[in-house]
Amino acid sequence: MNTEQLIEEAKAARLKAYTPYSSFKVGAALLASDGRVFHGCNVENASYGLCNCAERTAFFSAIAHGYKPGDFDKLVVVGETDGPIAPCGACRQVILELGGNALPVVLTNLTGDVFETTAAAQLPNAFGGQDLQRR
Ligand SMILES: O=c1ccn([C@H]2C[C@H](O)[C@@H](CO)O2)c(=O)[nH]1
Ligand SMILES: [Zn+2]
Repeated sequence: MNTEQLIEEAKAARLKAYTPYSSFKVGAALLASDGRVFHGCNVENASYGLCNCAERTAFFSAIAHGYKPGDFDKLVVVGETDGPIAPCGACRQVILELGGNALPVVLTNLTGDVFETTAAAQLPNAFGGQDLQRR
């Protein structure tokens, strides 16, 4: 599946977002190496800190379906931002660990602005599993 198609998948996922508090809907489409696509939307909660972003929903869905870190070829995220959406810090951490350094990440919005980056570029000097090895 190409990037244009993945953007359409992310836009469709975005419409499923549960956002009674922010009304800010975000969608994600995560392409696995075998061609399967996992979708994510943000899911909010009255206890605001429990809100889960679209990016993490997509990765957690893939993991719950048996996929492993490194099984992914591309992540596309779409939000209703002025420019391309910028994932939050929590999502950058999860994208890096489950997607791997080189994972292509395509950030876009409803008006067609696109920023193509990678998981590692989105989180310089990241904390990771390697930092736990010296305990
Ligand atoms: O990249 C982002 C940024 C924000 N949100 C969600 C979290 C919350 O539900 C709402 C406002 O922050 O948007 C995402 O899902 N992804
Ligand atoms: Zn996030």
